[in-house]
Amino acid sequence: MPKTIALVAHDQRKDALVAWARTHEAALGAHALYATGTTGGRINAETALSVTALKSGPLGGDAQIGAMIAEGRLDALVFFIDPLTAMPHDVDVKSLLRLAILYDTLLAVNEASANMLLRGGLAD
Ligand SMILES: O=C(CO)COP(=O)(O)O
Repeated sequence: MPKTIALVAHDQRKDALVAWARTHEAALGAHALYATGTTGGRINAETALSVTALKSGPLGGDAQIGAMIAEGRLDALVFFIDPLTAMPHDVDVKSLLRLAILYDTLLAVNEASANMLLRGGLAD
C-alpha cells in the first residue's frame, strides 16, 4: 500500500541522501514523496523520482513536515541529519524530531536506519 514519506537532508548529507534515494528508486517510487525545498530539488533533478518540494528547511520546510506529522498525513520521515554542523534553524530541527517521536512516526536518520525503514517499516 502506498505510504507518504518525507525526505530531508542537511547540506553536508545531501549527497548521501540523493545517492540513497537513487539506489532505492524502485522502492521509493511506489510511495508519495515529499521533501524540504533544496533536498527535493536535488532529488527531482538527480533521480528518476518525483517528490513534492516544500519550503526550504530553514525557511519553514521542517515546520511544514512537522505539521504533516501532527495532522496524521505522514507515515515516515527519512532525515539525514548533519551531526557535525551547528544549524541556525536548530529549533525547527528539534521540533520536527520531537513531533516524529511524539506521534510514533517511522524515523530514519542515516543510511542504516533508512534501509531498515524501507525493508520492514513500510511493509503493510
Ligand atoms: O535544513 C533542512 C532540514 O533541517 C533541509 O532543508 P533543505 O532541503 O531546504 O536544505
